[in-house]
Amino acid sequence: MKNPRILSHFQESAELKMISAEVLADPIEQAIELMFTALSNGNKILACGNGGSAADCQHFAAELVGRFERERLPLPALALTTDTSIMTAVANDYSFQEVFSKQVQAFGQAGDILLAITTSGNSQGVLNAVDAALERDMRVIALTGKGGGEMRHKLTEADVHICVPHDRTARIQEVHLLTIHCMCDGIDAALFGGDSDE
Ligand SMILES: O=C(CO)[C@@H](O)[C@H](O)[C@H](O)[C@H](O)COP(=O)(O)O
Ligand SMILES: [Zn+2]
Repeated sequence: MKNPRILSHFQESAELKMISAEVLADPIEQAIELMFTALSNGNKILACGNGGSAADCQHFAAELVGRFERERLPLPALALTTDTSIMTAVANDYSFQEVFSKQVQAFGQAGDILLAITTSGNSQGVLNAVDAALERDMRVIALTGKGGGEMRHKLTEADVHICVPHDRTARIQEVHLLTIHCMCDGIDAALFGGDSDE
């Protein structure tokens, strides 16, 4: 007899992925177009989030600077979740809620993209980073869940909101990671066309 708790996680995650494919395919495609345009114009992508979403930011940046499934030149993506000196200095001297927004103010330029990941849509540090991005004419791609939270009220028509239709953080994150892989694949397909080298 298989462990029912383990089976339940897989079942719930698989069902949510199928529902999300229908609901999120269009905004994911819009996000890919936004990213490809920015990268083609010589702009970069900054990424921020907390906890598991910080890991997703680093995962995304690694697949752009390194590679996803195809050999190509490095693409400019930066996770704002890795420099402990910056983060502890800003948290200590100002507030933890500014650790991402100050980095957006330091590194972000018009035309760059902020990938803002928050499963609740309510993490203040991520919301503050969105404000900083919009103030300097960057575009925002937000990955959320739980109805989108406060993030819903931050974005403009020119931004993209990918909101996973679920209330459980772990399930939302599992769809966020699949979304990130769709983005990486979509960027490579736009650059090279066709299928991966695999
Ligand atoms: O990964 C998990 C839960 O699966 C946690 O580490 C989770 O990321 C943290 O609780 C975050 O602080 C949640 O923040 P957010 O996704 O609501 O912005
Ligand atoms: Zn997690």
